[in-house]
Amino acid sequence: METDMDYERPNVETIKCVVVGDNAVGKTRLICARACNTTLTRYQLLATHVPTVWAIDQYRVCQEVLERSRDVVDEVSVSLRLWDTFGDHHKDRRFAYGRSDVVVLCFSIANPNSLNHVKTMWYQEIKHFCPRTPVVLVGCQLDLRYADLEAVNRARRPLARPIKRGDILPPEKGREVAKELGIPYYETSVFDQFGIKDVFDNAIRAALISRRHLQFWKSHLKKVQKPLLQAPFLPPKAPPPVIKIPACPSTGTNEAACLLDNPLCADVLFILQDQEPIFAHRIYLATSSSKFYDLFLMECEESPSWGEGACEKEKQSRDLQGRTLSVNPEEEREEGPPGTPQAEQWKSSSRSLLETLGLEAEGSVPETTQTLSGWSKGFIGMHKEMQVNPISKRVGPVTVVRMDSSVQPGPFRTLLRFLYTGQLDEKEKDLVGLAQIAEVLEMFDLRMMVENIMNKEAFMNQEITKAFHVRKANRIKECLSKGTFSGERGMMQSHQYLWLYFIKH
Ligand SMILES: Nc1nc2c(ncn2[C@@H]2O[C@H](COP(=O)(O)OP(=O)(O)OP(=O)(O)O)[C@@H](O)[C@H]2O)c(=O)[nH]1
Repeated sequence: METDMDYERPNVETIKCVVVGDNAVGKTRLICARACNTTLTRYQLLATHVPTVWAIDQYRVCQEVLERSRDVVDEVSVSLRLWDTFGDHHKDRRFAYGRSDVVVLCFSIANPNSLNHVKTMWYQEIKHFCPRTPVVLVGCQLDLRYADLEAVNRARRPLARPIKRGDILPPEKGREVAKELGIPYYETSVFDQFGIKDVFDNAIRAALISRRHLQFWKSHLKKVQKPLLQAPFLPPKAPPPVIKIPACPSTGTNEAACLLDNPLCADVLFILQDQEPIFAHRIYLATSSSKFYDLFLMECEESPSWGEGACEKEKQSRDLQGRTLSVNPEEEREEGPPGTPQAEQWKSSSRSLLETLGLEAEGSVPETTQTLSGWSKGFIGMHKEMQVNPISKRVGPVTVVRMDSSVQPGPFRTLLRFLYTGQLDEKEKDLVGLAQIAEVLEMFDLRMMVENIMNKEAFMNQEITKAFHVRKANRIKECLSKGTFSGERGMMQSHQYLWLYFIKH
């Protein structure tokens, strides 16, 4: 046990600081934060309140507490002795007040009554028992001003009165009362470890100044300042905003496949059987199949002239974009060929817009058409057109690829789905048609998958799918590093999907 020598040490000012205030405003926690350096989690803080008084004996029995009582304020060595008290109004605290050097008067910023009692009860009691002792007003539990009160109430003891938002006092309320009483004002949070040093350093200052008046011969007190103003509390940073990336409309298959059914940012339009439109994304096709890679590369190389004229038309069409939104697909539906509702909508809205713009109408052969029949089986030709995207309603350049009559819409859709996902459904009905089209378009991995299913060896397709993704990832890397297919605006859009794919795989 340590003998408390501070009272006898020369030039060490021992200061008795009495802490008072209503029940449960946070007196004991504040004292412990200074005397014992206890840091508690919010849960510990909220879940435990035992009406207690921190024993002054701690300075005698605990070496650490004694050491922490020592401090230097304005070049004066001090030993701060904190006295905890009961919050019940009717309790007799005269023993605590006796020979006090400063009183720290606490209320809770989440309990307006505790602030009312500062004026109506506490200040009067202090002035009654120790009229000349300086007083410091402290608003405790400052963190509750910024806390999620619902969570706080849930964590509090079951019988504790819930804290309402309307209970929370702004700093001005505390300052007003302090001003009225002519005493300094501070705010603290044990949870945020804020203001604890401010309160006790300035309580020490108040005590030392009062002592200097009485003991004017103590020259080492001459540098003591009046209690200082407290720097404002900086509320904790708001949590970063939750950024929600809009989900791709899901059709039950994976996200890549659903892009086929909802052709957002599509930049390729296949025309099958002279009438059936199917929309797709060049970057998906080019990175999953050498055939399409060559096709679109050829387009880039052979029609650089598309750039200027198209850009001009694109500009015009962007000016007219507002109009596209008012296009009613229902009005023209009966004119169009049968197809998916998306396709119908795309066709009718595109046609009326293109007419308005005086651009190439569907069906007419544009000047820039590239003939593909000599290049590969299955293809007729390819050209560029401005089209309205049925999902985004934006106008943009689209590569229209006409396929010959050997390409049937059903198997072709399945083939495209494979190019987007690398997968083939074992229950696919038209395996023969799919095998034919895979053969025609030289998609040999797809051809192999079909054969595996026919031979009841579909389990082997997993390996093909894996290899497909590796190949695709490599091609994506290559395209990104060389900037292949990224020169035009429409292509840039489809690159967004490429990134999505890349991140996923
Ligand atoms: N959120 C928050 N809660 C606090 C803070 N300080 C104290 N509390 C909580 O307030 C309640 C009362 O704290 P005490 O320090 O025991 O209050 P007291 O004024 O000593 O109470 P009595 O002993 O009854 O007079 C406890 O549940 C503490 O956890 C604080 O800074 N922030």
